[in-house]
Amino acid sequence: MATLLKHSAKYALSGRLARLCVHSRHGGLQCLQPCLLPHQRSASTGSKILVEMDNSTGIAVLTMKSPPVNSLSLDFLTEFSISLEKLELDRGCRGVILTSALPKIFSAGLDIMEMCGKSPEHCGEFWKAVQEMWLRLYGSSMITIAAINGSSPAGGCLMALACDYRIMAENPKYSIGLNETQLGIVAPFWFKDTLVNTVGNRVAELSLQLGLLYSAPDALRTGLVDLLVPEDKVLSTASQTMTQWLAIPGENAIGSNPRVSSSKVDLTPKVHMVDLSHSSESMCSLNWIPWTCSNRA
Ligand SMILES: CCCCCCCC/C=C\CC(=O)SCCNC(=O)CCNC(=O)[C@H](O)C(C)(C)COP(=O)(O)OP(=O)(O)OC[C@H]1O[C@@H](n2cnc3c(N)ncnc32)[C@H](O)[C@@H]1OP(=O)(O)O
Repeated sequence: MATLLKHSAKYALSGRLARLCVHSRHGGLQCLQPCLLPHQRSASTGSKILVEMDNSTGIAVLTMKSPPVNSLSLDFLTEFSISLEKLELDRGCRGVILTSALPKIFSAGLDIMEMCGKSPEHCGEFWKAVQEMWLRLYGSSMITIAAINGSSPAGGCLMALACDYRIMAENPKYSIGLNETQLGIVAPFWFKDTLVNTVGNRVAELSLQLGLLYSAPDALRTGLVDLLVPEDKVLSTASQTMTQWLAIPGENAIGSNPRVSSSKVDLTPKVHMVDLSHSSESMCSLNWIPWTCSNRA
């Protein structure tokens, strides 16, 4: 099943990319202008994400650059999914490093303003975009490494969890975790599953019930991140780690589907979580989201 999903992810999404472009409110791909095309490197930048591809290594760096806090707005999520899909379709790209251009912040998670007093239709569209981001990242056939160079609460933590490996700056002021319950929200089950896959049942249970945000050292202790390094080494360590991972036989391994690498194990949850737009509609109409309630009061 995992192989099948990865295969379809890599080779059957071009139509979807086209749809995303059409649906993108601010022109989608049109804003992803090529700006540097020397021999082995290329870069494209949208308003919120910079993609730099090194064709000699097959490694792309996807840098979030949406001040003040890289919050996951609908526009951000759309640009993110398009960027990742373009890399997915590029046979030369084998690994993606996800990082932030902003000081102190990886991502603040879902953009709160997208959920304040919006229509059920908007909430549905937004929520689908959140799922799309997760599907693309978690289901990617490329190796994905999060270079976490700042705080990463809630949806920001989810992004990191959806990657294969997490390297965080060893700054004790930075925190990471699924803190939804602290905000009066129950984390959806696929947030939970992603956390359980990484830290195990008991740590995930405590983390979610208490909405814990872990300092960088505690995140390492619980297994939420895999490695801490000095802040100025986060990206270079991610590149070195990526090189090691890419040296592992994947596409050519005996028993593997030759067209699909083997970075993920069980993608079954994806099949079950695809369309939650109805639940997000009812969340909105029931004023279930706390900041929506206070906004409407
Ligand atoms: C259809 C809907 C379905 C809903 C289902 C929900 C299920 C999933 C639930 C939740 C997932 C989420 O991701 S919810 C978002 C949770 N995020 C947070 O709790 C983070 C909140 N922010 C912070 O903790 C801090 O801002 C920070 C640590 C990220 C940075 O701290 P710092 O001190 O450096 O900066 P400020 O706090 O002063 O913030 C600067 C600036 O950014 C704005 N901001 C911060 N976070 C968000 C955000 N998530 N969305 C939008 N805007 C954000 C903040 O308001 C400040 O703005 P101003 O300068 O204009 O005041």
